[in-house]
Amino acid sequence: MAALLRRSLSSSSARHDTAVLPILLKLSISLPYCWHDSRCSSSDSSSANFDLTDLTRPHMWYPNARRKRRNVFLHVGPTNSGKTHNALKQLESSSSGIYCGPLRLLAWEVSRRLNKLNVPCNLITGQEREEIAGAKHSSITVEMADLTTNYQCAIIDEIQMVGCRTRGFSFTRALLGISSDELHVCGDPAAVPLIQRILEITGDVVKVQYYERLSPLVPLKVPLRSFSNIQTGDCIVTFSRNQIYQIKKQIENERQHLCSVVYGSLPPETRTKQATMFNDEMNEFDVLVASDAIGMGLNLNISRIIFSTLKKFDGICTRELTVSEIKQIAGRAGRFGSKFPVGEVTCIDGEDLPLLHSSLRSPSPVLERAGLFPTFDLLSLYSRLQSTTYFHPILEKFLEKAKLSPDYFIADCEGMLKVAAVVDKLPLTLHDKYLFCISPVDMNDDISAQGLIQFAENYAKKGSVRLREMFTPGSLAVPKSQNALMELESIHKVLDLYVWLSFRLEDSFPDRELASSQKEICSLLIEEFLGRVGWQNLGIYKYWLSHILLVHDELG
Ligand SMILES: Nc1ncnc2c1ncn2[C@@H]1O[C@H](COP(=O)(O)OP(=O)(O)OP(=O)(O)O)[C@@H](O)[C@H]1O
Ligand SMILES: [Mg+2]
Repeated sequence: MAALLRRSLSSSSARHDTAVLPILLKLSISLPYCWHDSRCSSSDSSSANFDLTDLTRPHMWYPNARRKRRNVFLHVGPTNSGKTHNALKQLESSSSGIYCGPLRLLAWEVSRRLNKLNVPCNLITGQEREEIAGAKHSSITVEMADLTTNYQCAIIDEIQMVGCRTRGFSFTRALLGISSDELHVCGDPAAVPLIQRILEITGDVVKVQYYERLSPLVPLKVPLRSFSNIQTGDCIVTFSRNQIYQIKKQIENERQHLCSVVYGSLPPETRTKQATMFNDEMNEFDVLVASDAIGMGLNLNISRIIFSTLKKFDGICTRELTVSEIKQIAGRAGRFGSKFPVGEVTCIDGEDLPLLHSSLRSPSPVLERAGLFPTFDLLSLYSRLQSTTYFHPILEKFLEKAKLSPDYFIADCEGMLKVAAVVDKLPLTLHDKYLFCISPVDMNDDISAQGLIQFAENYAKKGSVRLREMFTPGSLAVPKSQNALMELESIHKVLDLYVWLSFRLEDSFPDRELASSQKEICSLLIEEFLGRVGWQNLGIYKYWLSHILLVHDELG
């Protein structure tokens, strides 16, 4: 267990990625984490003026993968076309392997699938470690990809995420860095030219396999207009949390349906439970109200996707959904093998139909560039050259100076810079600061940001962060209002952050078990709230309704 954790954790922070040897030779600096690779050093050390901010050859950061001539299979096609399924078939029959997905829910789904098939499979995400005895396979979130192990088979799912401004670089890292004989890459055809260009220089053998949708997706000509037209199996998509609860309430007020909800800030365990309740035919929660958190790879029993809007706030501004976002979300309807083999898609408002229809007809725009982010090794060396351990100016300056090839863009580091400004005030090492910066904190959420600040301050002051000093177990209660619910979601995020830190600074964050159990309680209380918001007395109401109708019939 310990060995596995050490391996995945060291790889997760990407400390060992870079071919630092040439730089070390030039600068006569030694770092404890560097590895030596003759192929990298001989090619790169020939450069007379090595420029740390030159990121034009990121494939050379990964000597392990470069030692192999990988067979790369691109499984591309529309949603629900069997891409992931076919890649997983290869993984299941391999002697060792790894699945890298964009979401914890997908990683869970895959580890469950493999274990059910008697292929022991670990589950490793930023906040979970489930090690299965004798496992040669792991299902992970892409940030956790271990680039030091050799696999027979690896999968990177939803590869179009390389274009994501914040997380794209982790997909690029996995794509360039996983050391595997076979690499199966699944996703949107829009990513093919970019992936081919990126891998051209690596010497890998790339084959493209195109897929067709396994079940039809029918764009409806009429909008929904009113929630009284909602049917079992419908999923209403909207992008604000408030809207989700308003729509749930409106639908439940009609007294015909109960709604499960899925959105980004719900704890992942709660999201899974809500999705499972909706998928279960025997359950009364037969309608789903969700954000685009359902947009990737999940298999849900949705018959009809109904967009309540085609606009969303993306953290910077309110904008129209892109063609690929619309297709990705719409594609959740009518999953192959589900009880709704034909999917339908429409909007609430008739004005949105032309955009919906044209988007579904259009190919997704071709991806131009993949995300990139300097490794810790590079940033660390750069800080020595700048003679400072202030992380904010180092990162800002590095990003400003960074030189890239046209196939890449530098990741959006706004969130990291916000954290850097906070941790720079504390007496921490550069690596500690870096860890806090890459942690999954939501700096736009006040409680979450406060949690990080307290953790960092206590860690800097005392070297040890005890959860009980900041949080009283037993103080959590079922929320009574939307505001209290939001607060509980934020507390869950803080506890989640504690668990994340506890895997990386084990001795200083010793209360992982307590944090995990309190996280679980948060999820249960949130679920309890979601159940109470729902129309509780559906069974009684149905009985009452049928009784009234019967009496009415008898009265003739
Ligand atoms: N050959 C097959 N036999 C049985 N079930 C299949 C087969 N191919 C796909 N499926 C099932 O169809 C559903 C959709 O497949 P899959 O998840 O692989 O689609 P996808 O193309 O990866 O979709 P997305 O782009 O949404 O991730 C899944 O439930 C999967 O198990
Ligand atoms: Mg898939």
